[in-house]
Amino acid sequence: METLSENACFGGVQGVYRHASSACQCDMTFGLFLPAEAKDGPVPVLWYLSGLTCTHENAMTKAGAQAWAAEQGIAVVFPDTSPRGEGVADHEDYDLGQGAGFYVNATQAPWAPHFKMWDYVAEELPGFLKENFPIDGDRQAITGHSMGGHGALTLAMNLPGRFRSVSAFAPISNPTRADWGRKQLSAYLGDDEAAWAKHDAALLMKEKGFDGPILIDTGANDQFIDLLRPEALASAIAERRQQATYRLQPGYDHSYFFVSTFMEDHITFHAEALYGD
Ligand SMILES: N[C@@H](CCC(=O)N[C@@H](CSC=O)C(=O)NCC(=O)O)C(=O)O
Repeated sequence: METLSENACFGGVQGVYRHASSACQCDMTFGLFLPAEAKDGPVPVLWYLSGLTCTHENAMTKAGAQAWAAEQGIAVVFPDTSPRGEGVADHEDYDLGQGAGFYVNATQAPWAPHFKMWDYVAEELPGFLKENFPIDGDRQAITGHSMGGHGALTLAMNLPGRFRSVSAFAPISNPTRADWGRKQLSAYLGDDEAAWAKHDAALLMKEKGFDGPILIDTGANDQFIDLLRPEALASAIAERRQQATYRLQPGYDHSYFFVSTFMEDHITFHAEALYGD
């Protein structure tokens, strides 16, 4: 592992690290905020999965998570959104290829050799963090924005028992029925839509739900709201009678001004689950 930077931040440390990923077959960079409490032993961790076009850096510098995480004594990890590098496939569109891994394991050419973001976030990075940092693997929660909200919800529902709580900011909610989804799922997973279902939060909600609390915020003025399809997830939540708070925030768009506005609520929400019994 290479330490790219470490900065004092709200009494803790905001670090950026690079390591060789066997899942993605390339070097991967991630951000990790450790609160002051991490000096004394393992702390709970909140995963923050970012959206299209992001690296580990966007949320780390724009979401305002560290102040609230420091208050709660929680670590926050900011993974990258895709494999990267010269030998890694890419596409001219901003929503496919590097910066747009969609948190799936690609099976199709030219993506399959490197685009294994599901394995990276679900398996490899958690193991790597546990080995190298004071992280309590029994107290994990997950959140994310847009494509990252999709990743957070699908990981939480597919890995029962892993996360105590899940939240999302403007998540892509029904990707099998929207252009933010169909394009990427067909490119990465192929045309058999049966393989897409485990990556659709609204379908997963109908099929299995989540054994814990959920908080979702979406801006009512989100410029991408038709691509996000919040109504599909909200109706699946209602149908299932899932424990959840789903808020449409008047006036807010899709930007990090929206994310940072509600970050305190989300971290407080996760802290209750992480410090509960
Ligand atoms: N390039 C497009 C849209 C890019 C965009 O808005 N990306 C969002 C996530 S969208 C869903 O996953 C984002 O987080 N951008 C990074 C940031 O720092 O704001 C366009 O420009 O319209």
